[in-house]
Amino acid sequence: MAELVPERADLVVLGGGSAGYAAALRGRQLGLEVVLVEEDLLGGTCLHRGCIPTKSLLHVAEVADQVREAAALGLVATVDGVGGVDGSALRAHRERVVGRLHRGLQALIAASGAVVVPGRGKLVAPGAVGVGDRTITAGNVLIATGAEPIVPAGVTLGDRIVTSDGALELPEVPGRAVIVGGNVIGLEIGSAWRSLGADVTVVEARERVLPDTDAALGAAVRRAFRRRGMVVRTGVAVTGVEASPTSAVVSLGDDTTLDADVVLVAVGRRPRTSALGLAEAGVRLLDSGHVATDERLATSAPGVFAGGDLVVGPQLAHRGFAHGVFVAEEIAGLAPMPVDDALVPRVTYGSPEVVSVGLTEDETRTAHGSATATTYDLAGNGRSLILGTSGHAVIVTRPDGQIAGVHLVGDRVSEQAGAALLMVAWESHAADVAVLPHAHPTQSEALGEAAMVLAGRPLHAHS
Ligand SMILES: Cc1cc2nc3c(=O)[nH]c(=O)nc-3n(C[C@H](O)[C@H](O)[C@H](O)COP(=O)(O)OP(=O)(O)OC[C@H]3O[C@@H](n4cnc5c(N)ncnc54)[C@H](O)[C@@H]3O)c2cc1C
Ligand SMILES: NC(=O)c1ccc[n+]([C@@H]2O[C@H](COP(=O)([O-])OP(=O)(O)OC[C@H]3O[C@@H](n4cnc5c(N)ncnc54)[C@H](O)[C@@H]3O)[C@@H](O)[C@H]2O)c1
Repeated sequence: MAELVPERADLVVLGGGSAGYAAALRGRQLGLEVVLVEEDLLGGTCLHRGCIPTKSLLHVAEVADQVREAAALGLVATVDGVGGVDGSALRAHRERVVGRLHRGLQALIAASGAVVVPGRGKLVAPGAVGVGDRTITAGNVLIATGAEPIVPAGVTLGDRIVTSDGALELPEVPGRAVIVGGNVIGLEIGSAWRSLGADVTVVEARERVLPDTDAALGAAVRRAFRRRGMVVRTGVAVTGVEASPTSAVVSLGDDTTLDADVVLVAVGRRPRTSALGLAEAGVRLLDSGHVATDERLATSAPGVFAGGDLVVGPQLAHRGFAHGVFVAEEIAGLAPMPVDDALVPRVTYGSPEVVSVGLTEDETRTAHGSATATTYDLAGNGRSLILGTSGHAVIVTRPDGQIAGVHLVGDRVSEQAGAALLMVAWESHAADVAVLPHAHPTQSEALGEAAMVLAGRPLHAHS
């Protein structure tokens, strides 16, 4: 491979995850010579250890729930409920999905003409990247090495104490699981494990689960989890986790303990910025380890950009894609619009799902002086009743009537994230949405109905 490595490129990208490969693809479309340095597998966390494998697990979990509910819906099954989970078949399903997407991505990158250099890269100087004994000089460099799970001091990972990486490798679903951290990763994997038969306890140090989203969304998730037989403890921190050959013991700040077969540590992900030569090359890092950038993703070193999870903000694959595209266009001189974190949709998967785009009611009030919010209960939405889900949709408007935020909770509402994004990003007013005929029966009608209420012309809602 070494002889194929060019000595010079317009753009060298360090890391072939969501941000890095998007920059490579867009850079090639714009005629840049691109080198992509990746030490592991193209696709990064999202494809191999994140978005895709976890949603594959959650799909199996949803099927298990449906089988369990089948009798109540009038289906006479020969086996009553879910008899068990075949760990290897479950894994095979996930690997089929990931493998197919991985092959597709490799083909896309190859067809683009970007040169992929396998190995660990390092910034040698602002315009130079080292890989093994080679140095590639570059007009511009994008640092996109992502993030990794935080493991608190004193916690030793093993068969019984895992992060999301280890959770996906478990041979079987744990019998009793304790989840440390009640935010996105904890809730998604906890939800899947519950559906697949585990006894699940979630422990969140802050006052509520999903602490960074609208309070009503977290409260709805908590109620749904309780109905599903899960235990949710909030306002108490985990202070220690110890494993023995037969179990794991979790110590809490209120001096109680919990026993588990497996403990999932989901307390956040830290940027992977050490040992990359960044500080030495003049790239300023924040105390948190994130790379300091301006809104155009430029670092303190000339010609060096950063994108994806190592830039402060929501750690999401679609934000990474947007960063990568932005940096390629910036280098090509297209003067693109900076990526606005406020418009990055946030979705938590599981049962129920949560969608949040734009500002909450409180945030709108702070930013614009006042806010109007309408909540439409999914109890009035035919499709949601058919699917057997509860939940709600909220539209928040500013004083001038423009929609500032859209938030939903309920099974399958992730599919409404696109509509929510357009309503906020295209600066719609509730009256614009209220006149549009939303397809019946769909969950999208909940957004149309909420807009109708805000526009003063409710249909399936009490005025
Ligand atoms: C369990 C889990 C579930 C998730 N689910 C979702 C979801 O549903 N939706 C969503 O939007 N986001 C999700 N995320 C977050 C998403 O995976 C990340 O936001 C996204 O992968 C970030 O992209 P990135 O390019 O910044 O980094 P990464 O995808 O982490 O890519 C960085 C790449 O850099 C490589 N690398 C690191 N150092 C070097 C080096 N020195 N030299 C060469 N290569 C290097 C790594 O091998 C890696 O391939 C999830 C994350 C996890 C952990
Ligand atoms: N669907 C998605 O888009 C998706 C899915 C998974 C992950 N992700 C991304 O991955 C990143 C990491 O997710 P995460 O959930 O691990 O981290 P997070 O930082 O979002 O949340 C960690 C949670 O752990 C809690 N916590 C920390 N220490 C604790 C302790 N000692 N005891 C109890 N609780 C404690 C925190 O209060 C916080 O709520 C997120 O930024 C998220 O955006 C996204």
